[in-house]
Amino acid sequence: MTITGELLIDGGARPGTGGAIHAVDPSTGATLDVTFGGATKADLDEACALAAAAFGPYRATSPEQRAVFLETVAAKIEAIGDDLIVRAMAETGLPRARLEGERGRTMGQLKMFAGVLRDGGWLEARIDPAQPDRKPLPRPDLRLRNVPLGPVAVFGASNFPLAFSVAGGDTASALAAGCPVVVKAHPAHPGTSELVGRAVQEAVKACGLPSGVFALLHDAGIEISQGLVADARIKAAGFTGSRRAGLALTAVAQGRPEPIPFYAEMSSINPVLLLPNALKARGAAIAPDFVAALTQGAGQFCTNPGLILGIDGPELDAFLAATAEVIAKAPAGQMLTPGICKAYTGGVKALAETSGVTEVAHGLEGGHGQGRATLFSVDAATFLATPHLQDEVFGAASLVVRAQDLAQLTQVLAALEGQLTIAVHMEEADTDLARALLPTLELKAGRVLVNGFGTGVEVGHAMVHGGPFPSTSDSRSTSVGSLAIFRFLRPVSYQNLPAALLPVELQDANPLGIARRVDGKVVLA
Ligand SMILES: NC(=O)c1ccc[n+]([C@@H]2O[C@H](COP(=O)([O-])OP(=O)(O)OC[C@H]3O[C@@H](n4cnc5c(N)ncnc54)[C@H](O)[C@@H]3O)[C@@H](O)[C@H]2O)c1
Ligand SMILES: O=CCCC(=O)C(=O)O
Repeated sequence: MTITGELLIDGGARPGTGGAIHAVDPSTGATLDVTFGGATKADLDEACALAAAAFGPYRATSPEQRAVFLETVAAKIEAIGDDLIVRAMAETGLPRARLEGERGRTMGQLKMFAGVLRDGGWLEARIDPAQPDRKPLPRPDLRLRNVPLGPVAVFGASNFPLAFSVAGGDTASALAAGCPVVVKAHPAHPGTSELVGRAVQEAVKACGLPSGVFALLHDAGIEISQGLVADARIKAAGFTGSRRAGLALTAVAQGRPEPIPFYAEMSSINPVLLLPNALKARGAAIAPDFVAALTQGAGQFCTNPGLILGIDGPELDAFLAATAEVIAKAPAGQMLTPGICKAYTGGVKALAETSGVTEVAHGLEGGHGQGRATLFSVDAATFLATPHLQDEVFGAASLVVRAQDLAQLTQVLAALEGQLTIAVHMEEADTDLARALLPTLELKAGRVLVNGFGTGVEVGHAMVHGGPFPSTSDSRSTSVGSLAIFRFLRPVSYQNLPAALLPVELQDANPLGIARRVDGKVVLA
């Protein structure tokens, strides 16, 4: 498949004339081939108009038709073959194995949503049959199902160029819900975006869907990005990236005459809590696993363990000494873009220069555009008094907070911002303490895990990849897993509709054979 640098609109491709974008090989700084043209306001307008026109026919497709469409997207992505991996490697500096795994995860997500569509649970069909004789008042016939919100804007993330990008979780869940999608490609991997975008376009065509179901835009600045979220025809958006951009776009979404849901996944430092008995029993043994999680993908994971909490003493010292030894041998990792590398170096410098923060260890010096792992420590009182120590440093940096005692550790937990994950390392003897802390932890994070690290998100039905602010802009949802579909749906009640008007999911005969809640009880098909 050839990369042309064009915008993908209306089932075809056209050059963008709104400024030029070039991909850069982050390992050399060299500009890669193909100039990508940014969209103009006219392109944006057309993509949104087509998405709005496609919404009616697209949402009228059956769940089975959309399931086949998602499976076709997965097959078309696979059919791109090695060109996709090679281009993604060049644009992101990520290694082949990681990208091949991510491609599998992307295809798996699409297929998972196909399964979700066939199962019908996403409709949340409910029927409260009429009770005409109920006293003192008769009950009307009430039936409920979910319907899609409308066209959705998706912003591809730099750090997962496949699984969180053009056909990633946001796009898959929106398309599953019945929403057309307009993607704003991440400028760091425009070629990867185009290849995947063309695969989605081919699937749209192969499945006989309206061309406006999918569009891919590049933006040479931020005007088109902001214009996309501001466009009245866009009814929701998904985003993964920085807190700064996430908040800027959330403000656009909320400042519209018709505000819309804006699902931004932004920043999280994913605290790791080392409980006393775990530290005593195996503090040193935790070190290599921690460093592996810290340095995976040069630390460029939103689930990266950026904060370690423990009670000061010889056990914590032993953990630090073991960790320092492993970190000292850790090779530097390739950062995704020169900008992200610069931001990481700046973040590490800011930590190093913060009064009361000491560097415990750093990894090996790296080459062009690489970041080396760095571990810092600070006492809990300083941490509590220095709010910027909770800022995400995107990369392989982590801060160990030494609490004087359990009371201070609890104080630190209570002061934490919202997180995607909190990991607890514990032994059986820590169970009572862990039980006491759990109510705090579950209010702070979308996922609480034991004896592991948050990196490596499982794509499944019980996954939450979300959490309270600032980890996301809306803690009620997830961007990974089947629950993500609910971000792009809303419930509608149908009261006293004649049978001839009822949506198929709510008809008495249940022709789709789906599970429904009838008079409060789940009735399996
Ligand atoms: N927590 C995470 O998962 C995560 C992931 C990627 C990046 N980041 C953070 O973001 C930093 C920059 O990386 P990035 O380029 O991937 O993210 P970014 O937030 O700068 O960009 C994400 C998307 O938003 C757009 N954008 C940026 N600023 C905008 C604005 N003001 N208005 C409208 N659109 C805007 C960009 O063009 C891009 O498409 C990193 O150094 C890191 O701190 C965090
Ligand atoms: O960077 C954000 C997503 C992290 C993730 O999906 C993972 O850790 O697998």
